Amino acid sequence: MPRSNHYTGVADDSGARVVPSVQAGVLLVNLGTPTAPTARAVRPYLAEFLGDPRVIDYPRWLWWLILHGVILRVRPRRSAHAYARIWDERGSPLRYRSETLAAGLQAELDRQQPGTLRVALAMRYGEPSVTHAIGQLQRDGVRRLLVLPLYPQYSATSTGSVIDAVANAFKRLRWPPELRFINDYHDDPGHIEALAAGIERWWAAHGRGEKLLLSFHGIPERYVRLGDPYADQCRRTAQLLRERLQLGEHEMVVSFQSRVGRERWLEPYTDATVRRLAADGVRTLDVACPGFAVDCLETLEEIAMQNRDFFTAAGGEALRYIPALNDSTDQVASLAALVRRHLGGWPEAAG
Ligand SMILES: C=CC1=C(C)c2cc3[nH]c(cc4nc(cc5[nH]c(cc1n2)c(C)c5CCC(=O)O)C(CCC(=O)O)=C4C)c(C)c3C=C
Ligand SMILES: [Fe+2]
Ligand SMILES: [Fe+2]
Repeated sequence: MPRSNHYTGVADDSGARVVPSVQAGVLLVNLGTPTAPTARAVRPYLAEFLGDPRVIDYPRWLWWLILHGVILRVRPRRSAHAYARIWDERGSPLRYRSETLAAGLQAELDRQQPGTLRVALAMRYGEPSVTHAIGQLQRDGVRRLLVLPLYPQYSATSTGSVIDAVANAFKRLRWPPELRFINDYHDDPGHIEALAAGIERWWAAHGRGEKLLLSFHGIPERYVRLGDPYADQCRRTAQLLRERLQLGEHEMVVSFQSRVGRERWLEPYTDATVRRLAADGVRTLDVACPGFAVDCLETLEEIAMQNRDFFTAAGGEALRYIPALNDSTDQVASLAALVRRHLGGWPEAAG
């Protein structure tokens, strides 16, 4: 049995160095999710998430007092209630759908070129941590690492925070692997094609609503003014998708969801938009969320339940949520092509 540790690399039982067949690793990173839909399990998850200065950049001591003194006394119970609505026998959708996507990507890369690329999954908050996953890849013999955060659009609050986590993990390694990072894939033609094909397939099965709303996760508007490219990348994804679907300007609407706190976030807000569309006479509204690689609380509860209720309460008949790409062959194929392209120049790129 080969044995290894972070510092010595890989050795066999006689101490001789062995060259493992797997040399490159692909680390998928998603946000993370609580371990159970209970206030007790949600609290440490929110503490880690909302304590990240990339997510909330207020002065540390002031924010620590507000977070621990106020927010973590109230929000865990509310969030747990929302999580309970989407939790099923497999657990948190974000977790198990990220896992099946990672398994699908591994199978596809193996099919193209057996045994040369190792896919692992990490969560930015909670488990398995980025540090744990990188340590495991290194023990498996990985000497070149490609990191792919499952966020098509770059934001300092999401992708930037994954960069921090990888940097922190590398600080603990005596001999870190060579590193590459996919910062975003918001305009990748394969990704746009996968999104369009997913929406078209859903329309073929369910018919087409009167309008298509694309809802992206929001961030504070101030972050964009400070240089975060997120809003531009969301709008670019939306424009490319509209062109590919051959929709007129008025057939598609873009909005931003999930505002937290008192600051202005990116507008228009999704909840106000669905109410306005209902008031304007739209009866069937289709909603897709191209910023989420897999379905999670934000799509299954906030869009498909909360915003559906806002829409019908305002006079609409049906808000129909079009699922994320999840582990579909379209998404697996587009991510596999993206990975292959970013491996360019490494021996594992062939295949
Ligand atoms: C308060 C600040 C927040 C910022 C900024 C933010 C940006 C951001 N988030 C995602 C993706 C996801 N967020 C999810 C849940 C979630 N997000 C926030 C807050 C901010 N997000 C909170 C407090 C929560 C927890 C739930 C709640 O209490 O409302 C999730 C879902 C996780 C799951 O378990 O299913 C995702 C995914 C992105 C992409 C992003 C910036 C672009
Ligand atoms: Fe979020
Ligand atoms: Fe939300």
